[in-house]
Amino acid sequence: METLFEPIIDGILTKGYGVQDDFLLPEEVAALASRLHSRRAVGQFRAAGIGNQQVTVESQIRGDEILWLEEATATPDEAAFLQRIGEFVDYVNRTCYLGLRDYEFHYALYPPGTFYKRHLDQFRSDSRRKLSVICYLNTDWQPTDGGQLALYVPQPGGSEETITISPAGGRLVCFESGRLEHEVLPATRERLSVTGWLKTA
Ligand SMILES: O=C(O)CCC(=O)C(=O)O
Ligand SMILES: [Fe+2]
Repeated sequence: METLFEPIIDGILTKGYGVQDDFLLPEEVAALASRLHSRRAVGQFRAAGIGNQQVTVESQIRGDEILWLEEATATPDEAAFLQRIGEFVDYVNRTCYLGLRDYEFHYALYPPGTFYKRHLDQFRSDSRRKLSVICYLNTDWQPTDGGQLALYVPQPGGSEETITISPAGGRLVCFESGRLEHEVLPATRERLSVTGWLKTA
């Protein structure tokens, strides 16, 4: 596992974000995607909101539907995912002294044409979110499908570099929640992920 985790942290420290392909195996991606679909089919998903105090649904800002994962109701494949995240948290705490204590994750489904405009993941009123983690659950994603994650990486001297990352199944992206602005571009097909935050107490 360490071999999966180290390049992620290395990427964050050297360029502001980490990307790790095959964080999840194809069979794990398929199991979580199928679980996502079955949970959505029974009405467990909700339109995602904005803010953490008065949450409002703003489809001009974000168009995804989400479901929070809970340890208590997790299926074995979901529990295995959360356990892998827990191991990543332990690794980060051993190597970076961020003092992570907790994590929260939700499934996200972006229907075709939906997006999430440029934003920062930290709430003004709550700075416990330290690292943002996104893991994609899409099979055979093509460049023409769109749906890239755009990262706006500040450069020395004040300029900014835009990095675009395709939401390929099994790929994990991680960055500092309070630092890196980012955006989800619209896709021509359904776009699936499990997204979360590693938090301090
Ligand atoms: O799905 C992605 O690539 C990013 C999602 C995101 O920015 C968020 O949920 O805050
Ligand atoms: Fe975000």
